[in-house]
Amino acid sequence: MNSPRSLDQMVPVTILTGFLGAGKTTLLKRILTEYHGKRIAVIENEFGPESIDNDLLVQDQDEEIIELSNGCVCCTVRGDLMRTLLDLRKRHESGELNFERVIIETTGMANPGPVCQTFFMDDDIAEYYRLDAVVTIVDAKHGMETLDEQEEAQKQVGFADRILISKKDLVTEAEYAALRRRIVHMNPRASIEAVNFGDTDLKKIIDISGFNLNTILDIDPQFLADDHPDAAHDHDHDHSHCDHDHGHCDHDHGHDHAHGHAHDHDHDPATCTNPDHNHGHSHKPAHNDNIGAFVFKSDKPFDPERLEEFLGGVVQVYGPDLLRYKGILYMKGINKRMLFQGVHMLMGAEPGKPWLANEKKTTKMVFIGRKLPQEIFTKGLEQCLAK
Ligand SMILES: Nc1nc2c(ncn2[C@@H]2O[C@H](COP(=O)(O)OP(=O)(O)OP(=O)(O)O)[C@@H](O)[C@H]2O)c(=O)[nH]1
Repeated sequence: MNSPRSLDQMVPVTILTGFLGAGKTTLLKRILTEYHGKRIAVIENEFGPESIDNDLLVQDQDEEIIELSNGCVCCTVRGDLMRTLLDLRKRHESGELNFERVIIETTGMANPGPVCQTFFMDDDIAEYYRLDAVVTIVDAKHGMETLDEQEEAQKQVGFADRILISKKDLVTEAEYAALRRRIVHMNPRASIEAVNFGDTDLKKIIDISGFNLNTILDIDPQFLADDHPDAAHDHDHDHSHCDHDHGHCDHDHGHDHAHGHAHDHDHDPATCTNPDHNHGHSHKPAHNDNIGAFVFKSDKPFDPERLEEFLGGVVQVYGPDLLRYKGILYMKGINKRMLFQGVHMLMGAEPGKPWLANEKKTTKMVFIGRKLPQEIFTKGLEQCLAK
């Protein structure tokens, strides 16, 4: 293979997820039929005996639709995905195929985590493709129930860089608002908007740079403010009052749904005393969600060595449960902000813009994951602050 390409020469990849029937194909079909001047290779993954989506998608000379064999892209056909990406690379390099970007439509049951990791683990893939973002569609009509019952659906929300809510036409404003609130609680980092029968501008789902460290600066600083309506402090969840099992699950890559569900309903609102918790909506309590987020903020600088050691440790222990984490870090002795982000155990950091003389130096970190023990993280991070 040729030498590695620079970031802007790399082929951007969008992972499109959403639970069964959420509206992924509807959205893709719309995108592929509309003129946008972009050549897109679509990798389709269906979970079922027959391939139907392929026939539903309109194909013209601008799109290349590649179907992965049956099974789910996040587990059984992950090897297929790698082979397909490498094959696409070869055909792209030889000029046989002409495309500028790739969209992978996962099955409704897929956990986006392992799919994302594919882009960091194999060198020939990592140097050629740039994972742009995970875009997740949530069905307004069935979303609440699906999130209550399906751990994969929760992960799809937790991993998302952008969330589109479909089928708003089928619910009341109040139902839509409740779902939106719940999603914000689960993943305050992703922007959310409604999409009617897939009618969205391609720009809304591409070039999001969700995996680019620089976009950490896009974390809305207001979102971190205590008085922001969507503030993540609703998740300042005191685990000492909740009977969550904070040990991590090992079924990330599997589709044993019977096993997966065992973790869904073990939060007992009756024993949870956090006043920020809304246990009152008509569905099951929002905090039944295994996926949640919290923010760590400090105006004190981190001791770089201690922080590195701590993060290395928590990532080892909680990696399987850490879906996404990002932050802007204020480090002692470094005149630039450090940008930090990761997916599961894959963690990266790089220097960002220098701090300005009159700027208040501060750290903001967002952790999104499954049943993360916020106290352990918060206390550990506090101990990494320079004395
Ligand atoms: N009312 C309404 N229906 C929608 C909307 N978006 C999609 N649908 C319908 O929802 C159904 C499922 O949509 P699909 O696009 O096939 O969903 P999918 O996520 O690809 O489904 P799977 O491939 O089975 O996971 C179809 O009948 C769509 O027409 C919407 O905004 N409003």
